[in-house]
Amino acid sequence: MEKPADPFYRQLPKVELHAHLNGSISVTTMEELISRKPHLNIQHSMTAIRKGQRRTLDECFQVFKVIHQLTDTEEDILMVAKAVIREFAADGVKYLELRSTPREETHTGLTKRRYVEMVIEAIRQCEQEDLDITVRFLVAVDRRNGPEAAMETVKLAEDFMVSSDGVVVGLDLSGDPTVGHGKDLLPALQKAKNTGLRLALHLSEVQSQKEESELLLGLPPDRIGHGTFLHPEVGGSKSLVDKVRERNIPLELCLTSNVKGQTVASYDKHHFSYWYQLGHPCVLCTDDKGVFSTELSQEYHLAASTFGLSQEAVWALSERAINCSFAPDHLKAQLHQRWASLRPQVFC
Ligand SMILES: CC(C)=CCNc1ncnc2c1ncn2[C@@H]1O[C@H](COP(=O)(O)O)[C@@H](O)[C@H]1O
Ligand SMILES: [Zn+2]
Repeated sequence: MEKPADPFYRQLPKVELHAHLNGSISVTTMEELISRKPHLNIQHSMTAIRKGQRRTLDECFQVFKVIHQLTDTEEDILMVAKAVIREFAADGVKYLELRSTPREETHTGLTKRRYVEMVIEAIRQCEQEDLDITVRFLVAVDRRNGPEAAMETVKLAEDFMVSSDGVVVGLDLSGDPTVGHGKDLLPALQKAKNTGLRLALHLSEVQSQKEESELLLGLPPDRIGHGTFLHPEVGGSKSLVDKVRERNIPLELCLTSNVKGQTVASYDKHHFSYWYQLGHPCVLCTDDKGVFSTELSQEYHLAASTFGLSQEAVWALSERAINCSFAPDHLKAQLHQRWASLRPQVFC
């Protein structure tokens, strides 16, 4: 965190729908992981991008390789997942959809199934604490690993959708957008959708993915991550925008991630303004709060100061995010009630 968030933004009840577990590890937790594995010789400067710093997309993805070395056992996954959930709760997040890529690490015996079990166990353990946050899980497919791994992950996600008592609600497609093509992953994504997993897909995160985005929008996904290059002004197309609008597919927008990853030149150039002005459902998210040294309250603050949003507009933005979640209707209704009951103390 670079500067303490204004109390309004911290107290504002928030929904976080786009948070990658290993990208969300805080400084404190990272230091704990580093001290557990001194032989790796990793410094904290290798796992986070600080204020004013930027990295190419390629360099950002190298950061995840470093972090993954630090989280390669069942205990690590359980520990980081609990810490991340507590931190989101402390930042005023009332509903969190965490996402993570099940990973096998042969040298420690970590399997993809145990990986998912550890995240679910962390969610369960946090439910026993007095945290005031509801957490759901999206199983992530890393596009770099190709169609077979994608299908394997989808099957795993389907198993847990049935056995996790509603904790696993969907599937994410992420990973380096410059690697692989979405058409190869279409069968796996279609299968997931057919079995009832909700789809949150990283789409048009980089330029020249028009063809892939057209294809994936045909599924259609239930939410879009980033969508930075969908609109014609940045090399996308009217057809892509029309599809997103006709199907009313919410966008998960991560301001700091895009600025620090250099897919967006500056905060004021962020495509939030394009979609927000259209009245399209937009949800502010952190993406990787650890890697990008941010918090969700800070992202709301940045959006408000950059685009001149009133406190009322910020409130509406955070409440509308409930409807974009993959929570069942009764939980959405409970969250709306929660917003109503918290309103007097936030606007006092
Ligand atoms: C590099 C950059 C600008 C990052 C932000 N944009 C991203 N785009 C696509 N996939 C991502 C991004 N951030 C995190 N991920 C995915 O999330 C993983 C880390 O979290 P986890 O291991 O799934 O728990 C990464 O390895 C990657 O597969
Ligand atoms: Zn992401």
